[in-house]
Amino acid sequence: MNAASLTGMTALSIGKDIKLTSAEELEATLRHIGATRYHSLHPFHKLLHGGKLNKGQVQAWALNRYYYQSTIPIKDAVVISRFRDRATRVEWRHRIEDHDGDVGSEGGIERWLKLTEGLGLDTAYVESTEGILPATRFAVEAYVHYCREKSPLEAIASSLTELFAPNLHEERISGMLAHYDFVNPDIMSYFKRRLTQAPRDAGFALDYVKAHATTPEQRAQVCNALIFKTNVLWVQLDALQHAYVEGHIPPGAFVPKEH
Ligand SMILES: O=C(O)c1cc(C(=O)O)c2c(n1)C(=O)C(=O)c1cc(C(=O)O)[nH]c1-2
Repeated sequence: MNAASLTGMTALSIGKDIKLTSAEELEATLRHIGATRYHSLHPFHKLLHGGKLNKGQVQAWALNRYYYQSTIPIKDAVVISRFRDRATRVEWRHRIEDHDGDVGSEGGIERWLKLTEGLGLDTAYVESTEGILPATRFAVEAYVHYCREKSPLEAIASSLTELFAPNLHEERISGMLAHYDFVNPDIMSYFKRRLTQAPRDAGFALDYVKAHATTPEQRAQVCNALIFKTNVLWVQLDALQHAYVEGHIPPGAFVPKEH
């Protein structure tokens, strides 16, 4: 397989003419999808990490992303519910703890709330999710539905965007600390923690799909799950860009006080 054979890839899926005949070809295609479609390439991220947004726009991003973060453990509970196989459930369940925490130990959602609080947002308002963009809600819900309705293999494959997250998190930590005086290392602790969590999770998911997608059809399904997920992430940033950079805030959505 080479780059030319990937021309059968549309915005929504790879075509039937792409036949991946080995686990290595599958991995190469997944990495190509990440390199060309991951939301690290989105213009909103370039603005965020390059210090080009004002505080209100950064608040809008963190507020909306809270909905994604707080839905991830619900999504992961759905993924677990798809498996009769105990070993897979046991492997997957630490993801829920990573986000929800445990009695007496902080999880990712609390660390995300440190970020929104540090940015000056009221925690009850953030948790209510009242101010998020409709597109954020639709995209995130689509991810949960996908994991419920598609095959267990596709449910696992849809998490593979995490393969590409650590580089983005590194860029975010250094970019935001360098450019915004309202950001400090303490409120960025969520991302620091993900730098060790995400590679473990992504490694498991990648090994899983390489071992369990044994036909060209299944390998195409895995690729299409990743494409679907890159779209889930991309449209959330499209919506932020439209509302808070271009100034078309939909009725009822968060209106920043600080510019
Ligand atoms: O900041 C990001 O760009 C980013 C992206 C992703 C991703 O690629 O899905 C995740 C996260 N962060 C993240 O923090 C996280 O916990 C996470 C879980 C998952 C997943 O699909 O199960 N993706 C992501």
